[in-house]
Amino acid sequence: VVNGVDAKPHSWPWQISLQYERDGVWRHTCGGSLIAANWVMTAAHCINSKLSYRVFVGKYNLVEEEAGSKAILPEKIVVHEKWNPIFVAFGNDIAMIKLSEPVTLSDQVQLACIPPAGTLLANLYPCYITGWGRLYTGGPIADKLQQALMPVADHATCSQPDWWGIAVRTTMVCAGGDGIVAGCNGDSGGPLNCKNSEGVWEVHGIASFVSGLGCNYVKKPTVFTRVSAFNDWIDQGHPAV
Ligand SMILES: CC(C)C[C@H](NC(=O)C(F)(F)F)C(=O)N[N@@+](C)(CC(=O)Nc1ccc(C(C)C)cc1)Cc1ccccc1
Repeated sequence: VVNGVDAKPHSWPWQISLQYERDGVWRHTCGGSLIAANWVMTAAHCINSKLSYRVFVGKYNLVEEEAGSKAILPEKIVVHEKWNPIFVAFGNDIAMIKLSEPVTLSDQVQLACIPPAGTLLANLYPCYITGWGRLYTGGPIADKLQQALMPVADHATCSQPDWWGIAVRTTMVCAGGDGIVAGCNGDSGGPLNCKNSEGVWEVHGIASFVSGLGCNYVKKPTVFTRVSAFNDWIDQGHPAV
Protein backbone atom coordinates (compact mmCIF):
# COMPACT_ATOMS: atom_id res chain seq x y z
CA VAL A 1 0.00 0.00 0.00
CA VAL A 2 1.43 3.36 -1.07
CA ASN A 3 1.08 6.20 1.51
CA GLY A 4 -0.82 4.08 4.02
CA VAL A 5 -0.21 3.70 7.76
CA ASP A 6 0.56 0.75 10.04
CA ALA A 7 -2.76 -0.91 10.87
CA LYS A 8 -3.62 -1.48 14.52
CA PRO A 9 -2.48 -5.09 15.08
CA HIS A 10 -5.15 -7.65 14.17
CA SER A 11 -7.75 -4.97 13.42
CA TRP A 12 -8.43 -6.63 10.03
CA PRO A 13 -8.57 -10.23 11.31
CA TRP A 14 -9.77 -11.73 8.00
CA GLN A 15 -6.64 -10.50 6.17
CA ILE A 16 -4.31 -13.35 5.25
CA SER A 17 -0.83 -13.53 3.69
CA LEU A 18 -0.60 -15.93 0.74
CA GLN A 19 2.95 -17.24 0.53
CA TYR A 20 4.84 -19.49 -1.86
CA GLU A 21 8.02 -21.47 -1.27
CA ARG A 22 11.16 -20.84 -3.30
CA ASP A 23 14.65 -22.09 -2.41
CA GLY A 24 13.26 -23.38 0.88
CA VAL A 25 12.03 -19.90 1.87
CA TRP A 26 8.37 -18.91 2.17
CA ARG A 27 7.68 -15.54 0.52
CA HIS A 28 4.63 -13.25 0.75
CA THR A 29 3.08 -12.91 -2.69
CA CYS A 30 -0.53 -11.79 -2.19
CA GLY A 31 -3.22 -10.88 0.26
CA GLY A 32 -6.54 -12.63 0.71
CA SER A 33 -9.64 -12.71 2.91
CA LEU A 34 -10.82 -15.52 5.16
CA ILE A 35 -14.52 -15.97 4.30
CA ALA A 36 -15.21 -19.34 5.98
CA ALA A 37 -13.26 -21.43 8.50
CA ASN A 38 -11.76 -23.37 5.59
CA TRP A 39 -12.03 -20.96 2.64
CA VAL A 40 -9.95 -17.95 1.57
CA MET A 41 -10.87 -15.57 -1.25
CA THR A 42 -8.01 -14.09 -3.28
CA ALA A 43 -7.16 -12.98 -6.84
CA ALA A 44 -6.80 -15.46 -9.69
CA HIS A 45 -3.65 -13.66 -10.86
CA CYS A 46 -2.01 -14.63 -7.57
CA ILE A 47 -2.14 -18.31 -8.44
CA ASN A 48 0.59 -20.07 -10.43
CA SER A 49 -0.12 -23.78 -10.75
CA LYS A 50 3.62 -24.51 -10.67
CA LEU A 51 4.10 -23.10 -7.16
CA SER A 52 3.25 -24.50 -3.73
CA TYR A 53 1.44 -22.12 -1.38
CA ARG A 54 0.53 -21.67 2.24
CA VAL A 55 -2.02 -19.37 3.85
CA PHE A 56 -0.86 -17.51 6.93
CA VAL A 57 -3.72 -16.35 9.21
CA GLY A 58 -3.54 -14.06 12.26
CA LYS A 59 -0.46 -12.21 11.03
CA TYR A 60 0.54 -8.58 11.60
CA ASN A 61 4.32 -8.36 11.19
CA LEU A 62 5.56 -10.67 8.44
CA VAL A 63 9.14 -10.72 9.73
CA GLU A 64 8.28 -11.83 13.28
CA GLU A 65 6.95 -15.04 14.79
CA GLU A 66 3.56 -14.16 16.24
CA ALA A 67 1.51 -16.11 18.76
CA GLY A 68 -1.98 -16.75 17.48
CA SER A 69 -0.86 -16.89 13.84
CA LYS A 70 -0.89 -20.13 11.86
CA ALA A 71 0.28 -21.26 8.43
CA ILE A 72 -2.09 -23.68 6.70
CA LEU A 73 -1.59 -25.60 3.46
CA PRO A 74 -4.31 -25.49 0.81
CA GLU A 75 -6.34 -28.60 0.09
CA LYS A 76 -7.38 -27.18 -3.28
CA ILE A 77 -7.37 -23.91 -5.21
CA VAL A 78 -10.29 -23.00 -7.48
CA VAL A 79 -9.49 -20.29 -10.05
CA HIS A 80 -12.43 -18.67 -11.86
CA GLU A 81 -12.96 -20.61 -15.07
CA LYS A 82 -13.24 -17.38 -17.07
CA TRP A 83 -10.02 -15.82 -15.74
CA ASN A 84 -7.51 -15.23 -18.52
CA PRO A 85 -4.05 -13.93 -17.54
CA ILE A 86 -3.58 -12.48 -21.02
CA PHE A 87 -6.78 -10.44 -20.81
CA VAL A 88 -6.77 -9.01 -17.29
CA ALA A 89 -9.31 -6.44 -18.50
CA PHE A 90 -11.87 -9.23 -18.96
CA GLY A 91 -11.99 -9.45 -15.16
CA ASN A 92 -12.98 -12.60 -13.22
CA ASP A 93 -9.76 -12.07 -11.24
CA ILE A 94 -10.98 -14.21 -8.33
CA ALA A 95 -9.92 -17.53 -6.82
CA MET A 96 -10.92 -19.58 -3.78
CA ILE A 97 -8.48 -21.52 -1.64
CA LYS A 98 -9.87 -24.43 0.38
CA LEU A 99 -7.72 -24.92 3.49
CA SER A 100 -6.49 -28.40 4.42
CA GLU A 101 -7.92 -27.83 7.89
CA PRO A 102 -10.42 -25.28 9.23
CA VAL A 103 -8.90 -22.37 11.15
CA THR A 104 -9.75 -21.78 14.79
CA LEU A 105 -11.39 -18.37 15.07
CA SER A 106 -10.07 -15.98 17.72
CA ASP A 107 -9.56 -12.26 18.37
CA GLN A 108 -6.86 -12.39 15.70
CA VAL A 109 -8.61 -14.66 13.20
CA GLN A 110 -12.13 -13.76 12.10
CA LEU A 111 -14.27 -14.19 8.99
CA ALA A 112 -14.91 -11.38 6.52
CA CYS A 113 -18.48 -10.54 5.53
CA ILE A 114 -19.42 -10.58 1.86
CA PRO A 115 -21.82 -7.85 0.63
CA PRO A 116 -25.25 -8.82 -0.75
CA ALA A 117 -25.21 -9.74 -4.46
CA GLY A 118 -25.35 -6.72 -6.74
CA THR A 119 -24.34 -4.16 -4.10
CA LEU A 120 -22.84 -1.07 -5.75
CA LEU A 121 -21.10 1.60 -3.67
CA ALA A 122 -21.66 5.29 -4.41
CA ASN A 123 -18.89 7.49 -5.73
CA LEU A 124 -16.52 8.56 -2.94
CA TYR A 125 -17.91 5.95 -0.49
CA PRO A 126 -15.13 5.55 2.12
CA CYS A 127 -13.32 2.21 2.08
CA TYR A 128 -9.93 0.96 3.30
CA ILE A 129 -7.37 -1.04 1.42
CA THR A 130 -5.17 -3.29 3.55
CA GLY A 131 -2.08 -5.27 2.66
CA TRP A 132 1.64 -5.94 2.90
CA GLY A 133 2.28 -4.81 -0.69
CA ARG A 134 5.03 -2.46 -1.80
CA LEU A 135 5.21 0.82 0.09
CA TYR A 136 5.88 2.68 -3.18
CA THR A 137 6.32 1.77 -6.85
CA GLY A 138 9.29 -0.56 -7.08
CA GLY A 139 9.81 -0.33 -3.32
CA PRO A 140 9.97 -2.97 -0.59
CA ILE A 141 6.93 -4.83 0.73
CA ALA A 142 5.75 -3.84 4.22
CA ASP A 143 6.70 -5.72 7.40
CA LYS A 144 3.58 -4.54 9.27
CA LEU A 145 0.12 -4.68 7.73
CA GLN A 146 -0.71 -1.32 6.12
CA GLN A 147 -4.08 0.36 5.68
CA ALA A 148 -5.21 3.42 3.73
CA LEU A 149 -8.50 5.23 3.25
CA MET A 150 -9.44 4.95 -0.42
CA PRO A 151 -12.77 6.43 -1.54
CA VAL A 152 -14.66 4.50 -4.22
CA ALA A 153 -14.57 5.83 -7.80
CA ASP A 154 -17.88 4.65 -9.26
CA HIS A 155 -18.03 3.07 -12.72
CA ALA A 156 -19.09 6.32 -14.40
CA THR A 157 -15.96 8.00 -13.02
CA CYS A 158 -13.55 5.09 -13.33
CA SER A 159 -14.44 4.29 -16.97
CA GLN A 160 -13.79 7.83 -18.20
CA PRO A 161 -11.29 7.92 -21.09
CA ASP A 162 -8.53 9.61 -19.05
CA TRP A 163 -9.19 7.20 -16.14
CA TRP A 164 -9.31 3.47 -16.92
CA GLY A 165 -11.62 3.77 -19.94
CA ILE A 166 -12.87 0.43 -21.25
CA ALA A 167 -10.23 -1.51 -19.27
CA VAL A 168 -12.60 -1.41 -16.30
CA ARG A 169 -15.76 -3.55 -16.31
CA THR A 170 -18.88 -3.30 -14.18
CA THR A 171 -17.69 -6.51 -12.46
CA MET A 172 -14.90 -4.40 -10.97
CA VAL A 173 -14.80 -1.65 -8.37
CA CYS A 174 -12.29 1.22 -8.36
CA ALA A 175 -10.94 3.08 -5.36
CA GLY A 176 -8.45 5.91 -4.96
CA GLY A 177 -6.94 7.58 -8.03
CA ASP A 178 -5.67 10.70 -6.24
CA GLY A 179 -2.09 9.82 -7.19
CA ILE A 180 -1.19 9.53 -3.52
CA VAL A 181 -2.82 6.46 -1.98
CA ALA A 182 -2.86 3.16 -3.87
CA GLY A 183 -2.48 -0.57 -3.77
CA CYS A 184 0.78 -1.96 -5.17
CA ASN A 185 2.35 -5.31 -5.99
CA GLY A 186 1.81 -7.65 -3.08
CA ASP A 187 -1.56 -6.16 -2.18
CA SER A 188 -3.07 -8.29 -4.97
CA GLY A 189 -5.87 -10.53 -3.79
CA GLY A 190 -6.35 -8.49 -0.65
CA PRO A 191 -9.57 -6.83 0.50
CA LEU A 192 -11.21 -3.49 -0.09
CA ASN A 193 -12.91 -3.09 3.31
CA CYS A 194 -16.04 -0.93 3.54
CA LYS A 195 -18.34 -0.43 6.52
CA ASN A 196 -22.04 -0.90 5.67
CA SER A 197 -24.96 1.18 6.99
CA GLU A 198 -25.23 -1.12 10.04
CA GLY A 199 -21.57 -0.47 10.86
CA VAL A 200 -20.46 -3.96 9.75
CA TRP A 201 -17.23 -4.25 7.72
CA GLU A 202 -17.66 -6.03 4.39
CA VAL A 203 -15.10 -7.01 1.76
CA HIS A 204 -16.33 -5.32 -1.45
CA GLY A 205 -13.19 -5.78 -3.54
CA ILE A 206 -10.29 -8.11 -4.28
CA ALA A 207 -7.22 -6.09 -5.34
CA SER A 208 -6.68 -6.80 -9.02
CA PHE A 209 -4.56 -4.18 -10.79
CA VAL A 210 -2.92 -0.76 -10.73
CA SER A 211 -1.32 1.21 -13.52
CA GLY A 212 1.94 -0.13 -14.96
CA LEU A 213 3.10 3.49 -15.02
CA GLY A 214 3.17 3.56 -11.23
CA CYS A 215 1.02 2.21 -8.39
CA ASN A 216 -0.17 5.65 -7.25
CA TYR A 217 -0.88 7.30 -10.58
CA VAL A 218 -3.38 10.13 -10.85
CA LYS A 219 -6.73 9.05 -12.40
CA LYS A 220 -5.61 5.40 -12.36
CA PRO A 221 -7.29 4.16 -9.19
CA THR A 222 -6.60 0.71 -7.83
CA VAL A 223 -9.02 -1.69 -9.52
CA PHE A 224 -10.63 -4.50 -7.54
CA THR A 225 -12.75 -7.46 -8.53
CA ARG A 226 -16.26 -6.51 -7.36
CA VAL A 227 -17.16 -9.24 -4.85
CA SER A 228 -20.92 -8.53 -5.11
CA ALA A 229 -20.76 -9.65 -8.75
CA PHE A 230 -19.56 -13.15 -7.74
CA ASN A 231 -21.75 -14.23 -4.81
CA ASP A 232 -23.07 -17.31 -6.64
CA TRP A 233 -19.61 -18.33 -7.85
CA ILE A 234 -18.23 -17.93 -4.32
CA ASP A 235 -21.05 -20.04 -2.88
CA GLN A 236 -20.74 -22.77 -5.49
CA GLY A 237 -17.35 -23.52 -4.00
CA HIS A 238 -18.85 -24.26 -0.62
CA PRO A 239 -22.43 -24.14 0.67
CA ALA A 240 -22.74 -21.14 3.00
CA VAL A 241 -21.84 -22.63 6.37
C1 LIG B 1 -0.29 -8.98 -12.35
C2 LIG B 1 -1.13 -7.82 -12.86
C3 LIG B 1 -2.10 -8.24 -13.91
C4 LIG B 1 -1.89 -7.21 -11.70
C5 LIG B 1 -0.99 -6.57 -10.66
N1 LIG B 1 -1.84 -6.20 -9.53
C6 LIG B 1 -1.34 -5.59 -8.47
O1 LIG B 1 -0.17 -5.31 -8.33
C7 LIG B 1 -2.36 -5.20 -7.40
F1 LIG B 1 -2.78 -3.97 -7.68
F2 LIG B 1 -3.42 -6.01 -7.40
F3 LIG B 1 -1.79 -5.23 -6.19
C8 LIG B 1 -0.35 -5.29 -11.23
O2 LIG B 1 -1.01 -4.27 -11.24
N2 LIG B 1 0.89 -5.45 -11.69
N3 LIG B 1 1.71 -4.41 -12.18
C9 LIG B 1 2.87 -5.09 -12.84
C10 LIG B 1 1.11 -3.47 -13.11
C11 LIG B 1 0.25 -4.13 -14.17
O3 LIG B 1 0.56 -5.13 -14.75
N4 LIG B 1 -0.91 -3.46 -14.35
C12 LIG B 1 -1.93 -3.75 -15.29
C13 LIG B 1 -2.90 -2.79 -15.45
C14 LIG B 1 -3.95 -2.99 -16.37
C15 LIG B 1 -4.01 -4.18 -17.09
C16 LIG B 1 -5.14 -4.43 -18.05
C17 LIG B 1 -6.46 -4.29 -17.35
C18 LIG B 1 -5.08 -3.44 -19.21
C19 LIG B 1 -3.03 -5.14 -16.89
C20 LIG B 1 -1.99 -4.93 -15.98
C21 LIG B 1 2.16 -3.67 -10.95
C22 LIG B 1 3.15 -2.59 -11.23
C23 LIG B 1 2.73 -1.29 -11.07
C24 LIG B 1 3.61 -0.23 -11.31
C25 LIG B 1 4.93 -0.46 -11.69
C26 LIG B 1 5.37 -1.79 -11.82
C27 LIG B 1 4.47 -2.84 -11.58
